[in-house]
Parts: sequence; C-alpha cells; structure tokens
Amino acid sequence: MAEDLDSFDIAVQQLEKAAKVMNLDKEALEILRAPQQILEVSLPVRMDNGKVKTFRGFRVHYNNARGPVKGGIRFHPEETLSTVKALSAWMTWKTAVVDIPMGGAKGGIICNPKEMSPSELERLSRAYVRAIADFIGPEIDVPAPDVYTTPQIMAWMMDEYETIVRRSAPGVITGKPLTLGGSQGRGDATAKGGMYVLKVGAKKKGIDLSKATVAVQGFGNAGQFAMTLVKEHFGSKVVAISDTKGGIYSEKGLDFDAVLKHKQKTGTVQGLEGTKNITNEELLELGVDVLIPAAIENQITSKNADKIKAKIILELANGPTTPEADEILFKRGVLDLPDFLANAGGVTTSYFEWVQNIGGYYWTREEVYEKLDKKMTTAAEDVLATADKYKVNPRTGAYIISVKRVADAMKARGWY
Ligand SMILES: NC(=O)C1=CN([C@@H]2O[C@H](COP(=O)(O)OP(=O)(O)OC[C@H]3O[C@@H](n4cnc5c(N)ncnc54)[C@H](O)[C@@H]3O)[C@@H](O)[C@H]2O)C=CC1
Ligand SMILES: O=C(O)CCC(=O)C(=O)O
Repeated sequence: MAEDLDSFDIAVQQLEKAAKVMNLDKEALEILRAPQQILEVSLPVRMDNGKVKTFRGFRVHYNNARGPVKGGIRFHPEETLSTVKALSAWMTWKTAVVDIPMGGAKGGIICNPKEMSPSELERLSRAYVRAIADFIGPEIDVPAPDVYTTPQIMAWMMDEYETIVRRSAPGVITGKPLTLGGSQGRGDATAKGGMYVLKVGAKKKGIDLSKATVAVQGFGNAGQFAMTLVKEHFGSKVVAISDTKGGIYSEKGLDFDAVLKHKQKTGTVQGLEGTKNITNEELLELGVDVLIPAAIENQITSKNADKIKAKIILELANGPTTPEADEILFKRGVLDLPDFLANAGGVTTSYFEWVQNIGGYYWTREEVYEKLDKKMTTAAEDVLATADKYKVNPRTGAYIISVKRVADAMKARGWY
C-alpha cells in the first residue's frame, strides 16, 4: 500500500500512537482527533491589471483549552485545508510542549506570492483579515508569520484589524516589525530556539558540534538563520543548503553572505562558484552529522529514511517526516528532534511578543534570548527524558507531554 502523505491523516496517526502508549482517556482522544472550528473564506481581490481574482483562505482553531489559540498564516500555491488542519494540531502540541498558556491554530491562503506585486499582497492580506476579523483577537486567536508571509504582511494585517475594531490591538498578531510592537529576537527565533534544542540533542548523542558538518534544506526564515546560527553558536560547518530549485554542496563549507548575494542576484542558491549543484533529495542523504529540514512537509519518507546518514535531524520545518520514516529512523538510532519541539522557538518568542504588547513594556534582545533558552532547553530535556522513560522516539515523547497538558486542561474545564 502506498504511504499516506496526507498531512492531517499523519497528525492523527501520530496522536493515536502517543494516546496508546500513555493510555489516554477515550473521550479526551475523541475531542483531540479533530479541530474545534474551521473557517473557510472567499477573498475577491482587485489585481494590478484591473481584474478581480478570488482566492480561498482558511483559519482553523484546533484546541483552546490552554488559552487563546496561536499559529501562523501560510501563503502557498499548494495550500490545502488538510495541511492547515495538521499545522493547527501541531501548533496545539507545540504551545503545550514549551508550556505557554495558549492553544493551537493555523491559517492559509491558496496563492502564489512569488507572482504577486506588493500592492496585490497588501490587498489580499487586508481582505483575509476583513474575512476572519470575528475569528481572531488578542484573547481569541493570535496569528503570526509562516511560509511566504513576512513582518510587513503582519503589519498590514494588524492595521486592518485595528481599523475594523477602532482601537489599538497590537496583541492581535505577532511577528510584526519592531516599530509596530514586534519583539526583539522574533526574526531569528525559530532557528535560535532550534539551536538550544540541538545542544541538548548533541549532548545526548555525544556529538561535538564544533566539529560537526550540517546540511540545511530551505533558504527562508528558518533555513537562513539556521545556517548562520549553527556556526555562531557552535562553530559547526554548513556544507549544503537548498531552495525550491535545488541545492549546493561544498566540502569546505559555505559562506552565508556569498550564498545570499548569489540568491539575490540569480533567484536561486544553485550555481554559486566553488560549489557543486545537488538536488533536494541528494541533500537529505548527505554524509553529515546534522540534517536540518527547514522547508516543507513530507521530505523524509519510507523511500529515503534508510538512506539518511545524519546522526541528528533537527526538524525546523513542520511535518518533514512521515510516520513510516519515523519508525525507520528510530530503529537505525538516528536522533530525530521533532518539529513541534525543534521549531517552537518561533511561537515561544511570538508569545513573548504578545505578553509585551499586552503589558506595554518591552524587553531587550538579551532578555528575550535568555527566556527562550530556558523554555527550549527545559522542553528538550523533558522530551528526551520522556522518550527514554516510555522507550519511544522523541516525537512520541513530545506528544505524551503535550497531550497530557492539553487533556488535563480539558478535564479541569469539564469537557470530559
Ligand atoms: N517562520 C516561522 O516562524 C516558523 C516556520 N516554521 C516552518 O519552517 C518551514 C520554513 O518556513 P519559513 O522559513 O518561515 O518560510 P519562508 O517562506 O521564509 O521560506 C521557505 C523556504 O523553503 C524553501 N522551499 C519551499 N519548498 C521547498 C522544497 N520543496 N525544497 C526545498 N526548499 C523549499 C523556499 O525556497 C524558501 O527558501 C516551514 O515548514 C514552516 O512551517 C516553523 C515554525 C516557525
Ligand atoms: O509564531 C507563531 O505564533 C506561530 C509560528 C508558526 O506558525 C509555527 O510555529 O509553525
């Protein structure tokens, strides 16, 4: 039978696996198997050529037992409701694993931002907020950036929301520019948080990160900062990086500024002088110590899991590994640090931003990093200890912690 690559099916399979190990109450599982609310919207937008194009958008609230729901908004041509539902479930486990008082949500619009002008993107962003305005709010649902959405898009969305509610409400959205109440450290937070998790993982595996080689898939927010931060934090050598068009490899290590300059000039990382072009598939199978998937879902599957040579995988992307691949990697002794732990630095710093917006008092970058380090290191240590205790992989260990926290909150509310 072909491997099931539907994101929401995968999210439910992962939950059910953990539920079995931890002997979760059946009524709690029934609640947790589906989102609480789904909003699907139609967004007519006047394009620069004068014609109206109608886009489809979604916002999914998965679970709010632990607080207002939280999660990014993705602009992607292949966005589906199933992906948004899965991402909203993973947000629920993510906020719980780092123990912040929020639930999980996610949003998305089917569009290709690479083919849209800034003014078309602004009109689309504002149309989306007009359509979901009643569904979001600082005490209800707090969106943020994800794939192909930026601080500028967050700024337009906050402005549209404040225009609708006729009051200042910076806590309605996070990942904003600093000038509009964004937090210090949110820009690199996803990768930065990943570094704290990687440090815990490397200690467990006995790997000296100062001598480690690293391959990074994806050259966006998560991938670019991962590339610079592994060097800055540990002195590791990044030998490969990729984008949608493919990747590059250099045994000597890649220079970030040179890669960025080349990407800005040519639109791809491929073709950089002194490097060898490779495919995204080849990048995943390189003989490196650490592999960092930082692009999209379903990259490590039953087809390539037995060819992965990395000793540690740091999942900065959401959903890069399928359940079948999980089993193979675990049996082979690869330490896979799961997405909703490894990339939780983004939402944790978003939570810090929301706290600062509500309190109207702003922290320094050092304060943010110190708080982030504590949250991420504690969560990573808890996850690895739980995985060992139950003799399961770290993903199931993380589920056990998160599902228990969410189930306890639901129980206290009398939902089951
Ligand atoms: N930005 C954030 O705060 C967070 C992002 N994430 C996850 O990290 C991943 C990357 O997101 P961002 O870096 O924010 O997005 P981004 O929009 O900044 O960059 C996405 C990158 O992925 C690359 N990409 C897309 N499809 C690819 C493919 N098939 N093969 C190779 N590269 C491909 C793009 O070229 C781009 O470089 C996503 O899974 C996202 O959900 C997770 C937590 C927080
Ligand atoms: O910053 C946030 O609130 C959420 C970011 C996000 O979408 C994610 O962690 O996948």
